[in-house]
Amino acid sequence: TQSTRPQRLLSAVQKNATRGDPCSVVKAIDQFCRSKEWAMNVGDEKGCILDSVVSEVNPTTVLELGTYCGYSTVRIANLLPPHAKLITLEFNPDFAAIARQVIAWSGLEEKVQLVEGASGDLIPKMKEDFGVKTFDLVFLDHWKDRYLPDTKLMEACGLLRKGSILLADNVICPGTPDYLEYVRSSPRYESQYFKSHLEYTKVEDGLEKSVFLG
Ligand SMILES: C[C@H](C[C@H]1O[C@@H](n2cnc3c(N)ncnc32)[C@H](O)[C@@H]1O)NC(=O)c1cc(-c2ccc(F)cc2)cc(O)c1O
Ligand SMILES: [Mg+2]
Repeated sequence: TQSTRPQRLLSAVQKNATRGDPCSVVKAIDQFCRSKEWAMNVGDEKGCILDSVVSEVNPTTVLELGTYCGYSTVRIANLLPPHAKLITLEFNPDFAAIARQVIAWSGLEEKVQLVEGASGDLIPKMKEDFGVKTFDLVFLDHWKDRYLPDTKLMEACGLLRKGSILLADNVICPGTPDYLEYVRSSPRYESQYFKSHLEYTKVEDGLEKSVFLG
């Protein structure tokens, strides 16, 4: 039977990256996506902006919405201090299965909890089932029309505290107009746009960083 793109991406990691070396896993995926097949990872250019925000926030608890193959999961987890935790939510079981193997190859499984399911169902369970108080950083990279409802859901569930950072991918391409409008006009957020490009292309895209003011 035909392999899927995520399966081919995982094979490229297992072939070209060193077990236990997160940087080599990230490089192998970027090389695969540039030279073989485009895939919807945040990529190397926006990935550097992600890295700088993660390093600046130095979070203890991180939530990622939309794991896909685990590329940004590995980038974020690689920068976390000891005992910090990254919870990543993935709706598609096939993608989740690939991501688990990519995360394992990088050797970062101790810092990552991948949960299969829809963000809308799982966010209300974060406190009770996952022992989370609040998130220091949230990386939004799932269905683009879920960014706004899930942000409002996180507010309602008390998962954001004064100073929590929301970092959203794809705010230009594919675009998240309702989310952008909300975080840029709400008095409860201070927002900043980091202009970049759609992964592995010259198309404009960017990340929106929003601080929750409480
Ligand atoms: C949405 C996907 C990423 C993943 O998110 C999971 N997911 C979804 N909804 C939920 C949920 N509600 N809860 C948990 N997981 C969830 C899914 O299964 C995918 O694995 N990302 C994208 O579609 C995406 C697309 C593009 C893109 C840009 C230009 C083009 F011409 C074509 C595609 C670029 C990007 O950078 C993306 O990130
Ligand atoms: Mg994305």
